[in-house]
Amino acid sequence: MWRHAAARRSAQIRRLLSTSAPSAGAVRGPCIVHKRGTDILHDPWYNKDTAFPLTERDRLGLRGLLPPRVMSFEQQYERFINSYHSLEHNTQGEPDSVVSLAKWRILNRLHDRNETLYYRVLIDNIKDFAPIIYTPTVGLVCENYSGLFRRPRGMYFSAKDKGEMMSMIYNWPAEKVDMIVVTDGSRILGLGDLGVQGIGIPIGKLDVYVAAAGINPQKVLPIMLDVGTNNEELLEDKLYLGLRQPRLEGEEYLAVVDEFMEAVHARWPKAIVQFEDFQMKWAFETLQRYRSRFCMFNDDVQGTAGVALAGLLGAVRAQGRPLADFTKQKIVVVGAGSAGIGVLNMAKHAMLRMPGTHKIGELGEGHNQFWVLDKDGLITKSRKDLDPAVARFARGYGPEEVEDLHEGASLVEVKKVKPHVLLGLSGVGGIFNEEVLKAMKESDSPCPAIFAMSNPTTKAECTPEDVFKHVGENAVFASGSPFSNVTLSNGRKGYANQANNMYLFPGIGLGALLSGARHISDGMLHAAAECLASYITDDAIRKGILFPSISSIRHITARVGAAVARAAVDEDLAEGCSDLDPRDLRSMSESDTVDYVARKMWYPVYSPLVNDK
Ligand SMILES: NC(=O)C1=CN([C@@H]2O[C@H](COP(=O)(O)OP(=O)(O)OC[C@H]3O[C@@H](n4cnc5c(N)ncnc54)[C@H](O)[C@@H]3O)[C@@H](O)[C@H]2O)C=CC1
Ligand SMILES: CC(=O)C(=O)O
Ligand SMILES: [Mg+2]
Repeated sequence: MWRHAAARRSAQIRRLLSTSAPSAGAVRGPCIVHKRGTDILHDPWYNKDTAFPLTERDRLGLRGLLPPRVMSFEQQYERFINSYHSLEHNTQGEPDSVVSLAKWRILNRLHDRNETLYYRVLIDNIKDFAPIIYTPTVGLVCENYSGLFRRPRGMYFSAKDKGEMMSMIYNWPAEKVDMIVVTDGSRILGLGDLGVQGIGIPIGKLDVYVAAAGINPQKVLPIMLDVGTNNEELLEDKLYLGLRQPRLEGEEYLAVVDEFMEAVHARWPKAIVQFEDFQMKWAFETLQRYRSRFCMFNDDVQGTAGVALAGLLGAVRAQGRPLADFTKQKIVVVGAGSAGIGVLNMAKHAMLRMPGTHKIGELGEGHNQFWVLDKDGLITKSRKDLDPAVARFARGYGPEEVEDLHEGASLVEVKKVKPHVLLGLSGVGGIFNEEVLKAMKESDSPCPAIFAMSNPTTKAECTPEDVFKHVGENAVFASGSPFSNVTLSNGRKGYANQANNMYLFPGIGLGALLSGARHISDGMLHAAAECLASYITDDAIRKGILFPSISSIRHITARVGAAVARAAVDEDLAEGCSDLDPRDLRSMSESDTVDYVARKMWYPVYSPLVNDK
C-alpha cells in the first residue's frame, strides 16, 4: 500500500518536472485573444509590434495597421538595444541624473508598449538595467514622479477611499494576482517621505520579481496606499499627484491598511503581500499585526536582514575563520531603523543557533556583539524612552564592558571596539568619512568589512574607493546600490559587492507562492539567508567576493525559492498551489525542488494569438 503511494508520488514528481519546462509554446500557454485591431496594439501584454505574423494580422484585424514588413523578435530586440546604446552615446557628458532619467524613459516606454520584449531585455541585461529600473535611478524617478507621470501603473488606495476598497479591488483587470508590493511612501529608500510618488518602488520591485523570480507580469500588482504626506515641499507643489493633507496617524492610519489587507485577501486569498518602504513605526506594527493572518513580509526588515546576514557570514569566511566564529565578531551597526533592527535581530538569532556553539542557546540573551548607533550616537541602556526593539542591543557599560565608551559616543569614538564589521543602514550619505574609515585600520580583523548599505547611491555611507584607500586593500566592501569595482595598487580587483535585498525578496515571495505557505515564518526567512550565504565559494570569498553577480539572479532566486518552499513544508505551513500538492513537495529532493521552482518561472516569448486551424 505504502509502496504504491510512494510510486504514485514519484510518478507525479516526474510529471511535474517534465511538463512544466519552459519552452517557447508552453510558457505563455495558447492564449487566444478576444481583442481586435488597435486594442491589441495598445495592450502591452499582447502587443508584438512589427512581429505580428501575417496570419495574425489577417485574423485579428491588424492588416494595414502596421508597416508591411514582419520583423523577428530577435530583430526587434537588436533594434531596441541599438537605440539604447545610441542614447548612451548621445547623452555623453550630460549630468548623470539626465542620462539615468533618459534611460529610464526609454525602458518605461517599452514597458508600456510591449511587455514581452521589455522583460526579455530586462532579464538578459539585468546587470545593466537593474540600476535604471531599481536603485539608484528609481529613487530619482520617485522624486520626480509627479512630473514624469504619463500613464498609471498599479493601484492607488487613498484615505478618501475608506469604505470603498472592497469594491475597488475588483477594478483591477487581472483575474489572478500572485504578488503584491505595497508602500505608503513614508520612507522611500533613504529619501524620506515622498507620498504618492513612492509608487515607483513597488513598480521597480515587481519588475525585479518578474526578472528574477519569473513571476508572470500579468499577476503582479504594485500598490500605493496614499494616507497623505508630511513632506512640506510636496504639499506645496501644485503638480503633486497625491492627497494634499498630512499623513493619517494612529487608529485612522491602521484602519486604512486593515481595510486594504481585507480587500486583497477577499479577492486573492493566496496572493503574497510585500510591505516596502514604510517608516519604522509602521513597518514593525504592520508586520506584527498581519504576519500570522496573511501571507506577507516586510522586505526592509526581513529581506534586508537575510542579505546582511549572508554578508556578515561571508566576512567571517573572508578572515579564514570557521563560521562558528561568527559569535565572536564585533559588529558596529550605524542606523537603528527598520532595516538596522531587522539585521540585528536576525544576526543575533543566527549567533544563538550557530553550529559549533556547544549548546544551542548557550550564548544567551546577554551575549551582545553589537554596538548600535543612531542619529544621537551610541545607544546604551541609559538612553531615555528606548524602543524595546532597540533596547535588546543597547550596551550596558557596567563593569563587564571593557571599552571606555558612553551614551551617545560618536562613530569615531567607537573605534575603541576595534570592530570586525562596520555596517551602515543610516540613510546618511558619506557618514563613513576618512576619519571613520582610517579608524577601521585598527580592526581586530585581518580584512575589515565595510557595508555601506543605504540607498540610493547618494546616501551610501561611503564609496569602495574610500574604503580601499583609507581602510586598506585588505578590506572587503559591499553597498546597497551598485558601484564599480576598484583597481588596487597591485593591479588586483577591489570588489564592490552589492548587498541589496533584491538577492532575497524574489525568492522569499516565489518560495511562499509555490509552496502555498499559510504565512512566512522566521524559519523560511532563515532558510533564504542561509541559501544565499552558501551560494558563494571559498575561492570567491578569498578574492573579496561576498555576493554573486546580479547576472545570476534567476539562478540564485530558484535556489532561494526552493529553500523557502522546503522550509514551509518542514514547518507544515505549505498548502500547495494549483498543480502541486504539498506532499509532492515533501517527496522532492533538494535539487528536484530547485528544478521545479526554475521550471515554474515565466519566460517572455511571443506566443500565438490565433489557433493554427
Ligand atoms: N541595501 C538594502 O537592501 C537596504 C537598504 N536600506 C537602506 O537603509 C537606510 C535606512 O532604512 P530604514 O532603517 O528603513 O530607515 P529608518 O528611517 O527606519 O532608520 C534610519 C536610522 O538611521 C539613524 N540615523 C540617522 N542619521 C544618523 C546619523 N547621522 N548617524 C547614525 N545614525 C543615524 C536614525 O536614527 C535611524 O535609527 C535607507 O537608506 C534604505 O535605503 C533599507 C532596506 C534595504
Ligand atoms: C533596497 C531597499 O529596499 C531600500 O533601500 O529600501
Ligand atoms: Mg525598501
